[in-house]
Amino acid sequence: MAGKPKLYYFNGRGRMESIRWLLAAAGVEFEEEFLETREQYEKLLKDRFLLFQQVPMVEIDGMKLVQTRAILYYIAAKHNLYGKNLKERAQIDMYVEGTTDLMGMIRVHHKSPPEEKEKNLSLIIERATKRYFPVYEKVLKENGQPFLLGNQWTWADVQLIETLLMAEEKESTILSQFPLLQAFKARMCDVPTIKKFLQPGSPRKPPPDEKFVTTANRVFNRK
Ligand SMILES: N[C@@H](CCC(=O)N[C@@H](CS)C(=O)NCC(=O)O)C(=O)O
Repeated sequence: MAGKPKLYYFNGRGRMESIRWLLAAAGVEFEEEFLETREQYEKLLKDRFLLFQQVPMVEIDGMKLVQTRAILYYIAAKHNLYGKNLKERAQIDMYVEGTTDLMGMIRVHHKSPPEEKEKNLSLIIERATKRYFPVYEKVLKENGQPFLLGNQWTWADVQLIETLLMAEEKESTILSQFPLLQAFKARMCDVPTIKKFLQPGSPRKPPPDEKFVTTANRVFNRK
């Protein structure tokens, strides 16, 4: 039997967090190795296969996978969370890319200098409430089903709940005009594997703090 997947990344959310979410939602236990120093990173480069010398890297099923999207596609397909046919897969891709774009904006906000934080936050709220959330609210309304593609949740739902929670950390009332997304949030948070992941002490990571950013810069600064 294959062992647990092993995740290599910093001790923060960053690009690895969606991978943690997807594995946890699929009910897969995993191990993590955190890179805290340049030596650890050099060792990882030397001992392990890092195709583009970048993390996230995940050892899974005898492979050393890099590139976040490739890792996510593999996990989603393996656990039947990537649609029943090519059309569903295309829909999932569209929904996932939308949430990925919004998450990217939120991540930039974590790292932005203090004088730009307020402006960035206004843009996140504007984009979330005018561009992205109305789409997911409309999908749920039109299909009249509990999840984006019907009555079974998929990878798209996992990314959506991750994004909703991230957005609420920035602005607690951000979902106030979206009743179906609020109900969706409650439903997804009640999925047993997700409920477990959200409990204190789970592998869910806090947002990157100053220490995380400093560590990443120190490890990878090649100037
Ligand atoms: N396209 C890659 C980008 C990975 C990436 O930029 N990783 C950063 C850490 S979040 C890294 O390893 N940077 C070091 C470097 O580029 O040398 C992915 O999505 O996984």
